[in-house]
Amino acid sequence: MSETTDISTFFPEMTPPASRVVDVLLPLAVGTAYSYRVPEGLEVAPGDIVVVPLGPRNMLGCVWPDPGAPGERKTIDEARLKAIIRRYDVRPLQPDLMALIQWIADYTVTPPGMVLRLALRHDETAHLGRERTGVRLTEKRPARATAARQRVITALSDGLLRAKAEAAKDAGVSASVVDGLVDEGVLETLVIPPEPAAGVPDPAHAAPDLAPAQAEAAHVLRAAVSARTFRVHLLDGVTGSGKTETYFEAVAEAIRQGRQTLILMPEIALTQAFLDRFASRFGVRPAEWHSAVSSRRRARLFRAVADGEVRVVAGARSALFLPFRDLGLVIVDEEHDTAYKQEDGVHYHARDMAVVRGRFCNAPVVLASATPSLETEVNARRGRYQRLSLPTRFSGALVPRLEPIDLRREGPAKGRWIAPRLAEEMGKTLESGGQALLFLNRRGYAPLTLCRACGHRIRCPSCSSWLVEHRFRRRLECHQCGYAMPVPSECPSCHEPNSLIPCGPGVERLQEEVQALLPTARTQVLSSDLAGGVERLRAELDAVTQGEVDVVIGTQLVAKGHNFPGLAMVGVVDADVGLGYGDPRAAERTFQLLHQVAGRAGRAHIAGRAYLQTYMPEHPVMQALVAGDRDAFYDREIAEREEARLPPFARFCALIVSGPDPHAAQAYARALAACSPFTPDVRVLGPAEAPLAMVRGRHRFRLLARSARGFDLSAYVRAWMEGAPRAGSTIKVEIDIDPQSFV
Ligand SMILES: Nc1ncnc2c1ncn2[C@@H]1O[C@H](COP(=O)(O)OP(=O)(O)OP(=O)(O)O)[C@@H](O)[C@H]1O
Ligand SMILES: [Zn+2]
Repeated sequence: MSETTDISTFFPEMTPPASRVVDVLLPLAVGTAYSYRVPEGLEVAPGDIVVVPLGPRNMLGCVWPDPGAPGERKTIDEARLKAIIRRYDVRPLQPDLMALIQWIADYTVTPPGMVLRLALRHDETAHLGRERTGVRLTEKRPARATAARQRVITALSDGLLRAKAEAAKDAGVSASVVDGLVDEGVLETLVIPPEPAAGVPDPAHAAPDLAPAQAEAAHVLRAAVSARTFRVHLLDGVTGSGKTETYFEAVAEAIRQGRQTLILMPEIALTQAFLDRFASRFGVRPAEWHSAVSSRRRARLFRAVADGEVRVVAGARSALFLPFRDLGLVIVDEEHDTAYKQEDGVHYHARDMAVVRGRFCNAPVVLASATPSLETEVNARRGRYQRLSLPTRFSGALVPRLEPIDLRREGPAKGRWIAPRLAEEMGKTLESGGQALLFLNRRGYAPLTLCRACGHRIRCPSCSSWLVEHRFRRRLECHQCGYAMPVPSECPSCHEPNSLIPCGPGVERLQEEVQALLPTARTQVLSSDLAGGVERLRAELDAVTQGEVDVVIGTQLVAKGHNFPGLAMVGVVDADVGLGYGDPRAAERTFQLLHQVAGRAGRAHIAGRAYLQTYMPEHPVMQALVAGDRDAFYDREIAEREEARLPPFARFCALIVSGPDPHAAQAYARALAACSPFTPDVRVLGPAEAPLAMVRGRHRFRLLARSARGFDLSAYVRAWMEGAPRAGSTIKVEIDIDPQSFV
């Protein structure tokens, strides 16, 4: 992204055109906005949300600024255009949001309508125009008073406004009785005033005493908020250093200035504890925005954010597209988290786009992490981002070092996964009243099921992945496509009965082993697929915080930002799991994940310890973790990336060509490669079979385009796609700029 871009480069004219024709961008996968006629008596301007006819149906869209040269319009025959039906009564999208949508569309090589769709999602907008009405008793009495009618009058005699269904229910009558009374004027209908979308946070509610390093960082952030200028700050604090309390001071300043704040979080299961912490600092919870919030509530928030009524939103990456009236601060918590990258539809990285949004609205951006992404670390080292360091834990405790357990020398017996030393340490931890956490990034019981008789391995019928046994649900499941089948009683290949055996551990199997080792311990598995969904997950996380669980067995979900005060010990069961797939980001991911997991231990008043079971203790990632030497890891990784011309020292774009027929998909991928425009700045690699060669019955081939850092790879790919031969209808091309995952 170039430093000089600003809104005016996209939208030279933000004034409404004199013509009675406007462009309306629809939330569809089309390349451009459509022209519509503005009917007599309606005034619309760019940013307005309108309803327009499209084919047989009506659709919501956004009046879009016209980037074309003035006068071009004259060629359009106005009379033949369809007219806008009406304008929605919500505040128009602001220029900075429209600029963001256009920018992301250009950058990710996606039609702008697809990006608009992230801002105008159907399930919210379905509720946008709706007002809730209720009924209330008037002075008038019915001409004909039946018993049912009398019950309604009695039930509503308090004079309060109720929804119609509620009135009928309270009186024990059908809705038609209520309707009859409305028709006669005995009841009047009124709009039910909406409840406030969120409370007003009080910046002075409970200001904490900050540690000196926190105070210093908070000072810089407060100044940045009041300066109202774009700047990116890396809040680089060790795990447990109190990054949250520190950036809350920036939030407090934004509230004082009357401006809005967006806080992005990687994991919605995390938000509960966060909302409570926010409430103890500011007196009320912030507005919460993610897919588990009801669509009615989201519609309400959409409006309230646009009106400026909601001051602080904490949410998942889609909150980036909310129509803030006056955004004054953007925070990305755990900025290194992979969940920020959307891997389908529009392939955008929410952390990077948060930076773009901050720039478009002249607001400071805070990226917080104990293990910054390599991209961010390089930006901080170059001085493009300002680093604010919190070098110690708030509690004064030391960040635990990871102690290696060499599985080649002191591994567990065959068929077991917990080494004797780790088992012993867990026992000691529990005896002294602490909690232990075992980390294994594998859901289910066993990652592979094998026939003892013929060696057959059970794989998904439509993906190139093994089926994972979930013993609790008694099923084999595909983690790619969700396919599930009961565990068969005989081998599907040789039909030998009772011959199937689980291979390797998942968290469920580990729980069994812990129960055998420590029969009195209260154990809990925590993974994203926990039966009972987010609600259950939140309850279990709470139980852990309250000390109601002795041993937590968790996947990567437990590595993210949790603050479990009683947790004294962490054991990483298989530290090697993420390494060695030829993924250029494998070392970075492993380092971040394991460092974060270890960081869950010893956060309050007990000392923390962490162990790492590995077959390769000499691996540089393990060495850096064991030495607690973060800089050594970054130094080495940065040098290697630079040497190998990998991001952030080069840019990549992955093109995934997929189709039901492998030959057709491969042939098209080859044709695409052959027509890539020649320039010495770009190298196109492939096509090669993607590491995940088949997903949902589609065979996948991957092309990678690589360029130097400063090169506009998006423009290159766009030109390439425009000149590409037409693909058959079954073939799909996905464009993934700055790919995070190389599968
Ligand atoms: N100034 C403060 N006053 C009181 N308590 C604080 C203060 N700063 C931090 N804490 C407490 O210290 C603990 C750790 O803080 P926090 O969870 O913000 O750390 P973090 O830097 O976000 O760590 P991680 O990167 O592991 O998520 C929390 O219990 C928090 O409430
Ligand atoms: Zn599958």
